[in-house]
Amino acid sequence: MKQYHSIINNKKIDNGNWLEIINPSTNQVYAQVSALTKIELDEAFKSARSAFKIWSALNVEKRKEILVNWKKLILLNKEELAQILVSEVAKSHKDALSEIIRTGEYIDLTISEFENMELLTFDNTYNGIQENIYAEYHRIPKGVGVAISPFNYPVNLSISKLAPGILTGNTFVFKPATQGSIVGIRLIELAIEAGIPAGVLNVVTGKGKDIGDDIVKNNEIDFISFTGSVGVGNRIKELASSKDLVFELGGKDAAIILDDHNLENIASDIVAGAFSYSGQRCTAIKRVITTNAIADKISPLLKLEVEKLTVGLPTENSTIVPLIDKKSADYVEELINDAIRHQAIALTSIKRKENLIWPVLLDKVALKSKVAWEEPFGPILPIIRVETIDDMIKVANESNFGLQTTIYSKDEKLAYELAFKLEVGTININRRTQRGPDVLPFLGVKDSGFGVQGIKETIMSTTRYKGIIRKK
Ligand SMILES: NC(=O)C1=CN([C@@H]2O[C@H](COP(=O)(O)OP(=O)(O)OC[C@H]3O[C@@H](n4cnc5c(N)ncnc54)[C@H](OP(=O)(O)O)[C@@H]3O)[C@@H](O)[C@H]2O)C=CC1
Ligand SMILES: O=C(O)[C@H](O)COP(=O)(O)O
Repeated sequence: MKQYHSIINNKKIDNGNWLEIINPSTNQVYAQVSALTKIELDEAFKSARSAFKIWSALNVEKRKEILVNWKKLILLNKEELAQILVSEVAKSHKDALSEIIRTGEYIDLTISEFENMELLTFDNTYNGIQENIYAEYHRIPKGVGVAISPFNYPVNLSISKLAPGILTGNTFVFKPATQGSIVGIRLIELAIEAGIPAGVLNVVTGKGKDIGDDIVKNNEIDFISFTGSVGVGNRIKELASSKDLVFELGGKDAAIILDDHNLENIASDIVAGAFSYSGQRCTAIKRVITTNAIADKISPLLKLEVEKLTVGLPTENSTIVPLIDKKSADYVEELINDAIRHQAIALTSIKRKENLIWPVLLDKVALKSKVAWEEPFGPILPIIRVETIDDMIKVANESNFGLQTTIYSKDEKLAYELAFKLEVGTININRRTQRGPDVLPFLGVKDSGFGVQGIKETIMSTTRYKGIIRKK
């Protein structure tokens, strides 16, 4: 059995405790990763704290050079990393590769955004300043960060926290999702190969429910960046020693269809948005809200598109792949059954084999069914029928989540006006919900999170101002 070690202070940890990583496609043990205890976790924070002094003082050009080397090594090893994603999180091989390539681009963009950031300056000609002074405000690193990432984008959502943070001079204790730990460890091994000094990036593994509290309660923490579920986010908020938090949580992104223009294209866009990686994306379209008349027209088109989806193994590059674990598949099945009990009509066949759930399109979903409100993180798309455009906005806003919404309409002016009525971080007009392009700010409101991710925003959230003012 292959074993992967947590890394603290650039050293492999072997405390004799191991955690099994299950391949979601086979439900068999695939490998083992270290299962750390509080002793090692405290050690990781100590290392990050002492490395901070040296790393933050290092010339930024040197930090940039190491980041570029890291990117090159990630891309050079993309095939191996993709194979790990296939086995560890059942991501299709092609999606795994594109996640890794996107991550390389993310690092490039991080460097260029950082280079383009201007020093904030004021002088006596500035409005409101009467004294004869010159003031400059630098961005300096906050210190020791905790990065906690989810299973669904284990490469991209880890690097998007770590790369801007280390470029600006911070150090990290990085906790990848258990399913996602192997690739997390490999990323840090590659960082070491790229020249990262000891203690700058420490990867700690173990079940979140066992080690999470000890991580977030540690007193060395200056800031936390977390992506994951609302429940875990709430716990971290309650326990964390630092209240400097950026949270990206769940979503219940709606596709609102205002009129019957271009429905064939809309159907294909919605299905791509809802079902890629079996719907295991925070930005997946998780409900369609429209009128009866439009629903009558679009539901057969959606059905046709859903029936084209390939279902199978990640090694076969299927779009619909086994869900991350049996518990997640059970939950999706429960949501389907509950919707049917509430008179929803399944337009596609309902089928399951272990963690693999065939894509399900549910029409006439009642508002009292769970799937109208809860996040399945699986391949189900509910169609909710309402009477008017006002009803569409009302139902969309009744969700506890507020990540993204998409409005499809030939009337872009109306869509633009409605965008301001929707309680979400981002509205897409005539394009499916999605995080990219990565240079854009990415944020959720309500239960979908707080703080903003994105390249520039992560540079900002991992740094603070330091002002220097002198008399002229
Ligand atoms: N808005 C956004 O940007 C995104 C949101 N998400 C959301 O993430 C969820 C799916 O990801 P999933 O990985 O299942 O989410 P989880 O919330 O289960 O886990 C996220 C991370 O938190 C860790 N964790 C678990 N318990 C604790 C704890 N008590 N203290 C500290 N850390 C803990 C997990 O470790 P372990 O795996 O060991 O339990 C994992 O690393 C969905 O709700 C999805 O919407 C996902 C991607 C993007
Ligand atoms: O974790 C997620 O679900 C991602 O942040 C979504 O990214 P995508 O919209 O680019 O797939």
